[in-house]
Amino acid sequence: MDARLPARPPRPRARAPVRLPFAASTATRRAGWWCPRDPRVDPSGRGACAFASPGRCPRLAVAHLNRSPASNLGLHPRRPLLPRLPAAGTRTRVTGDESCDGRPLVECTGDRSVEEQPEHAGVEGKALKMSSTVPKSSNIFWHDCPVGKTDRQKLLKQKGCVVWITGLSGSGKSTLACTLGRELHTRGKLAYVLDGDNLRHGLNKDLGFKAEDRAENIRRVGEVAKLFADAGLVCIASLISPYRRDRESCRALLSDSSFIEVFLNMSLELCEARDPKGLYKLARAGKIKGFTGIDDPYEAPLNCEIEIKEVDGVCPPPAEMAGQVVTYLEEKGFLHE
Ligand SMILES: Nc1ncnc2c1ncn2[C@@H]1O[C@H](COP(=O)(O)OS(=O)(=O)O)[C@@H](OP(=O)(O)O)[C@H]1O
Ligand SMILES: Nc1ncnc2c1ncn2[C@@H]1O[C@H](COP(=O)(O)OP(=O)(O)O)[C@@H](O)[C@H]1O
Repeated sequence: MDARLPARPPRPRARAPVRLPFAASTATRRAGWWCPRDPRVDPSGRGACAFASPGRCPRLAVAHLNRSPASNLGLHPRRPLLPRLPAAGTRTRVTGDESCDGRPLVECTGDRSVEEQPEHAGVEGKALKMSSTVPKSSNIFWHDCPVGKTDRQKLLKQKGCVVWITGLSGSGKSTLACTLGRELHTRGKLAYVLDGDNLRHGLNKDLGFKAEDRAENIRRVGEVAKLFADAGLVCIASLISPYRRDRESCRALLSDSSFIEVFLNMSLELCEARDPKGLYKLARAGKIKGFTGIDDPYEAPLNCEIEIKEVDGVCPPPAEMAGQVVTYLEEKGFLHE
């Protein structure tokens, strides 16, 4: 060897790809492998999008492809969801546990695009960013416990589920949640309320109201709600949850029948007239930016289980609204073993 030549650094050894840590679907099988810092994917070791051709897979779109790849990249077996992906013909791949801004990186080599899934295009004109739920470590395992959901449901004589209440600020979400919680309690059923406003004092106190913060807010509450349902409780989540895609992601966490979406379909006029916290007034005065219904969108559900509407500008009383939900839970067997 010529001594004047600098020694060539040893080539990084390619690690064998490991299988994606979520349920396989056609898309999963097609799209691939999870290769933490796989030098074939990421020779820089910095989490760059090595395979992407710039025009088709802009780095930002990659680094900020942001929810669970299982749901966002069309990998979820039941409800494929896609955010703003690169053009059709490219393919997707999760490349590792690091990215340019600390988020797991998704390699765009996929073959589906937003255009092919218009119902999942997200909020018009807004590129939603969400924190990924890709585990940061590959060395994690699921540990099963001997007492399961069925045992807990037997004990409680009820079935775990999530009642997800969505609607504008002031539409009556908290009122319905509390009335329903009280009604179930009276009937000897264990329920727990996860209220958006309340959770923002603790679990979600680091989040604001930008689209990506709202998405992360909903994602966290969805995961917590799922745990409560698994514990056998009727979990009542009341959040504006303005974006359809985020609510659908929560739905996808549960078996189809145990996610009960309740839409409080009250007009903006009614909510604004109520304005119990004076927030609409502030939003109209431009003192709050990005207020839902004023200068931030609310996407009404397309297929919710229960819709509660005002009639001629009048909203049904809280007990009636709660009664409607209780009847549904009764009929679907959630209030029995
Ligand atoms: N910009 C903006 N937009 C909407 N709402 C705002 C905003 N800023 C503060 N608030 C107050 O926050 C409450 C909504 O919190 P959520 O966690 O339910 O919101 S979201 O689901 O993440 O959109 C909401 O409570 P509710 O009125 O009970 O809905 C408001 O009190
Ligand atoms: N069914 C209802 N009928 C009349 N007023 C209601 C009803 N539900 C809620 N309200 C009133 O509307 C206001 C907003 O209700 P709230 O539950 O705080 O809404 P949200 O949680 O959606 O912001 C409160 O002043 C509440 O008392």
